[in-house]
Amino acid sequence: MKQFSRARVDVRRWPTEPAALGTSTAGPRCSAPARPAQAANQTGSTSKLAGNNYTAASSSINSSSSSSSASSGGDGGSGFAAGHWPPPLEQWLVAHGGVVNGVELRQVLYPSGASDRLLVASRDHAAGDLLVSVPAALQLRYDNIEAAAAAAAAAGGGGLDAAGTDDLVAGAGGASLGIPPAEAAALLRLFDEMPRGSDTGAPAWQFKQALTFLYHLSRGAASPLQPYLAHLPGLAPGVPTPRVAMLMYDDAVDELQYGALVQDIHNQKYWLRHVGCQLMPRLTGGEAEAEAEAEAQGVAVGQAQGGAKAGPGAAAVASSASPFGGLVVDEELFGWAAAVAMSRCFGLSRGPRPTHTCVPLVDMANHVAPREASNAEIRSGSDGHVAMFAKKQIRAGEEISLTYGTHDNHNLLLSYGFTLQPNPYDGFYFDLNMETIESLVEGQGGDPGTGGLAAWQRELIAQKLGLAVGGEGGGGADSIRVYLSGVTAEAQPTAAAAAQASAGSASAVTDAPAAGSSTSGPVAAGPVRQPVDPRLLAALRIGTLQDRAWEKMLAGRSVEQIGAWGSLLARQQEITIMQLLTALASALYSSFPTTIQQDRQLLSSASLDVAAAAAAVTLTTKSTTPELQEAAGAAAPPSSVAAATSGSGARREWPMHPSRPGAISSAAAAGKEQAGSASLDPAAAAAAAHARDAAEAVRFRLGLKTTLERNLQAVVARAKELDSLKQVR
Ligand SMILES: C[S@@+](CC[C@H](N)C(=O)[O-])C[C@H]1O[C@@H](n2cnc3c(N)ncnc32)[C@H](O)[C@@H]1O
Repeated sequence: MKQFSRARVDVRRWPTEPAALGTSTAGPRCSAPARPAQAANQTGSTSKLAGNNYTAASSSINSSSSSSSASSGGDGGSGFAAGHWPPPLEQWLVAHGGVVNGVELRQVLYPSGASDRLLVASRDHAAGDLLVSVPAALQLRYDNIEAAAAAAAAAGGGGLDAAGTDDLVAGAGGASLGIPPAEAAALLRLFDEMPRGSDTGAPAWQFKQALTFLYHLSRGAASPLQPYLAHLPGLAPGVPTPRVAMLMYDDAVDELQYGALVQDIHNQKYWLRHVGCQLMPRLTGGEAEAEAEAEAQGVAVGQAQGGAKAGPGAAAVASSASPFGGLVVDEELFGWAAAVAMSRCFGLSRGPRPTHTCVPLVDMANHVAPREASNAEIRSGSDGHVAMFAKKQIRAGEEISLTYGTHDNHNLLLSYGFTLQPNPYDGFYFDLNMETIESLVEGQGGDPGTGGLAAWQRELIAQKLGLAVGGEGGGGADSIRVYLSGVTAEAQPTAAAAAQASAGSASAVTDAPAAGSSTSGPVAAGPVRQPVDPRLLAALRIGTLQDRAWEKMLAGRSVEQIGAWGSLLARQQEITIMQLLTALASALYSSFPTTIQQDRQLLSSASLDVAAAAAAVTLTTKSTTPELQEAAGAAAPPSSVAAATSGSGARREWPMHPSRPGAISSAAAAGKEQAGSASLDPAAAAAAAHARDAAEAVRFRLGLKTTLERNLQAVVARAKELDSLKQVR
């Protein structure tokens, strides 16, 4: 029996409808990215960014390496030399050493016009049954690239530092993917160019994984993963790229009405543009190509590109250093790759090194919450394979679902492009600092003169919450992000359980391998567990004490103990605190420009727009089935094509591309019948994406307001309960 450890579905990712970026109202496509401005200090806004900042990579790419020849798999490693293309994922996995046990992939079409795919049990399963198992070599993961480069270095061929590479070589499937060492080394150098996660200082995993997707895509038939790629959103017909928040239209982003999220989205948009518009074109030869093209047409575009200008011959240099065989990566394609990476990769935190992986078929399972609602879970083996097991009994025909994590809607939108209504993990987050606490307890505090906070209270609060006492210096934070939630009375834990759960969540967050989280920062936002964040409740309990006699006793308690929902110091004081919280939730609710009722109305009309726009896409889509596209220059695997232009001058194309869902322009497809390809009308596709963004924005803010409404109900109910107890006595 192999050693299993639990796999964690990582929260932190990002999304795409590639066309959206090009037509974003943010400005001209690929103009120089503006630094993200502070979001308007509206509802829930933050005074500073949380954990998903990136800093630019410092090193520059080594342009002296050249792309080596890849061995062509001929049939793309699919094992399906003739017949249906792409092969069904289940069959492809089994043909290559995977296990698929009573599970099938289904495509569904909703009345709204949206289509989705899901995993379904094709027979009954008992708890503990193995459903799917995928070896490391069939997974798309950046550590496979790192392993291939490290193996080459260890063999003395790659010029890389071989120290500490044993675990990578043992734990991943680089060698069996047939990745040429020089290409792995070139890709590794690109990894190093990527923006760094503010929490890890290492190149952000989302970008590394996006580059890995693009690498396999560029290899065409030479990549054994090509059949998997053909099933991905954006490339498979009828399955649009998820609209992760950074790809949303700017007007829809504004409609979210939640400063903390708006700010995170602006940050991600900034970095997407930086990499997609500046770094990638420069590093893959696109900038020089664009300049040459513009020069030929007598148009100067250098300014519009915004980045460092490439010198003469830069295209040749960049393409020789690029692992993409001369193919140019632009913002649209990078946005697609980043969105796919963010929305379907799992974080593996317990292996030899934390990493991320996209696991064919397993990544088709949808998300449900809370955790008890899902019927399957994922575990990873010490040899890098990832397996999905039944957590409970599953009946034939039932959807197989996972819980990606304890994500609030803020995280879901950033990483996956959807929200859950209702979402038991949702919370209304805002920044709490000493001034806010002072204003909340005004008139109730322990300072006999002002009714504000006495010095001892300020110090105790600062110590318990990790805040700076006077707003500056002293080692504490200026502010911490806290939540109000809609957790129901039945779900509220006891004081002891709350304290324990809170400690557990903190370690889970710090264990996360992900860079670029949306809410983790110096003080990470853990999953919502009670109606009021224990740190906020602790601050109010300390801040409304009139008697210093409590100080000593509270000093010995943890913030989770002081702020546990189920405990209290004195009944009348607790009633007062509930009143303060009622005023707080009301004030936060009133800061939204629209009401719940108005949003419900807007959502119903936005849903009609979504359905109409989806219908327009269907009507304007030209089906090219079963015609194969035999684009000139695309027939050979990328590594055999040294540059973007062939000798005859014909531009080489990406073997598959999100602008041509379902189409494959590769020799690998010869003799195979395609399942279908579609030529999308860009205007109709953009309108559909825009409509979906607008609806999701309203759905998101409606969810937040509902959370605040439930929070108010919980707080008022507790106040009444305490009051009635007081009267009985
Ligand atoms: C890991 S993939 C799951 C497979 C996906 N349904 C597909 O067809 O490729 C995650 C994506 O599925 C969709 N998704 C998953 N769970 C969802 C849910 N509960 N509601 C709406 N969309 C969901 C979102 O588009 C998300 O980005």
